[in-house]
Amino acid sequence: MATAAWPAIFAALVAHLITILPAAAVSGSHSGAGADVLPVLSGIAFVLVAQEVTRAAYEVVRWELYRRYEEHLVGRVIRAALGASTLDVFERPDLAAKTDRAVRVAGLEPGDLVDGLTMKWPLQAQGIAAAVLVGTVSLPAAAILSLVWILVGNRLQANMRRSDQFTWEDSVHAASYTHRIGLRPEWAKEVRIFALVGWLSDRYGRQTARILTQLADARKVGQRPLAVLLTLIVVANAVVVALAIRAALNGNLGVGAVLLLLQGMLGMSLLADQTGDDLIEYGASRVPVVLELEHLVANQSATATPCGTGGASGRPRESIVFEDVTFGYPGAGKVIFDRLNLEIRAGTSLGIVGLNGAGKTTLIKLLTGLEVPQSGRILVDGTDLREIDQESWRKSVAAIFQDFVRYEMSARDNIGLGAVEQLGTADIDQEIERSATRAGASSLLGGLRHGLDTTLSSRLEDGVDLSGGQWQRVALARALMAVQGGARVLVLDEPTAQLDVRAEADIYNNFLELTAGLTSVVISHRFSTIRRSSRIIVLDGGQVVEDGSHEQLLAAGEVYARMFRKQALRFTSSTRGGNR
Ligand SMILES: Nc1ncnc2c1ncn2[C@@H]1O[C@H](COP(=O)(O)OP(=O)(O)OP(=O)(O)O)[C@@H](O)[C@H]1O
Repeated sequence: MATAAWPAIFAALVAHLITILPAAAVSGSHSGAGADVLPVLSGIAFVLVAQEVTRAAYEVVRWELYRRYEEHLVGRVIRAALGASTLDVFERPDLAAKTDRAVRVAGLEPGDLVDGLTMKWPLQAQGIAAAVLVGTVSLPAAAILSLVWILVGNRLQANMRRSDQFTWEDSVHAASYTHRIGLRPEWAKEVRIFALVGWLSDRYGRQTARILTQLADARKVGQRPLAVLLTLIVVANAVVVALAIRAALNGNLGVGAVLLLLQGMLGMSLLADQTGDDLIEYGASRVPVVLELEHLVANQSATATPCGTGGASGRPRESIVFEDVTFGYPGAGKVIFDRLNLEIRAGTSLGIVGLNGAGKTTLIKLLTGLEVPQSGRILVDGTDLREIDQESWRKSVAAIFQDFVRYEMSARDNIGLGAVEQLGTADIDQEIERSATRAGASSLLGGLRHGLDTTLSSRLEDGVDLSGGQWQRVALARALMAVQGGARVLVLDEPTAQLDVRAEADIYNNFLELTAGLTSVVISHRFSTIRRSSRIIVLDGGQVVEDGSHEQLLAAGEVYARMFRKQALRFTSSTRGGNR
């Protein structure tokens, strides 16, 4: 506010100076009028210095508020999204769009709200100070001009809101997605190989043109009333200026007063200034989106999420049992498991095979508590998973999914995140190296320029990128880190899909050692991987259709045997072909 007041005080002092200067010039500096000049000049100098000091202080406060507000809002989105223990907020069609929007919105500089507020009020204060200046010369002029400027301001605000709503429209989202396809480094190969550049830029151009048309249509609505108000502004200002000139010519108004009036009239346009409102609207519009997400997550947690308190440490000691489990992804309209029954004995290794879409990954999501059955129970040593504390259960389960994360972080973090509480402890590097050795990644780590400190991303300075198979070993090492940290269940979803034959053999020659004492579940389309499991099930149509050891299933000659032979045949014929 102080920053805003200085220009008005400055204008008043200059106007006063102009009024007294002629008298001072005539009578000399020793007269009364001359002596008046000095305090006014000192006042002007003070105002100039004070203006700079308050401007600097204002910038510091503004940035601090901006940062805090942004951190607060982004933090709330992250807490809300991560606070949901199941994946519903990302996967359920009705929630996913809202989560996506809140995450996008939080990334769009919510701190603009602070910028808007810190800009709006000083500008408004300058407008009010200007109106007061005008009021000292003519109260009716100040009242009429204030009214018209405020109406113009409101109209501009309404127009701006109409335009701003497009920020959230699906059409804007779709255009920005198209734009990102072309710019994402991880998609750069495919975009070029399929020669998508021209298609993408055409699509982006069409989508942008559609948005601009929508925007222009929305803006048109408010243009006529605005034009009327602006005409009123011009007329009102012209009338006041004409009246002021007439009063000056009649000797009823001094030069200083006329200057003060003109200065004030110029400043009053700030009453309609919308720059601040624009940013406030932009920044504040994030708040309801974030509140909505928090509300959704709270509702969803209250209705769907298991919220048990039982500990899971050391479990399972006996078994994990799927008892009449029925599950379908909410909103997808399809049942994946219909009264599925399956017992996994603790300390054994289970292999799961099935065609694409049979539900293998879904089964793992249910086992890990990332999804919750619509009916039936999952029992861990006889206790319903819903009664077990989710965090505690997740510490008991180490899992790598097919789409494991490639963290753009150091090799140490990439592996150590499997047992995050151990990161930073004295012997973490030895633990990491132990997991890496078991996952067949020790020579890979040995070859890194900065050892465990090497960043695994070629996009960051001094970083390196890994091949698909090397990444897979790092992910496996991360899961084994979790095992070293106390996990009792090891879930590997396609753990060897990107490994070469030798690397796969290396890992599976040590499979018994890797899984010793653990309950392990391995999903794979590779029979060379799956056959190592002591027990194998075949999933089909949401049911276990075959169950037994590799040998038993081969002997049964049913689905498993057919799938195995097909793969073996393909492998032998391609090997023969390769040898020819
Ligand atoms: N988040 C989701 N929302 C809706 N449907 C889903 C979701 N995830 C998977 N599905 C559907 O559930 C079914 C089972 O998928 P799942 O990923 O469990 O199969 P899978 O056996 O692991 O397949 P694959 O061998 O291809 O990895 C599929 O029909 C799939 O389309």
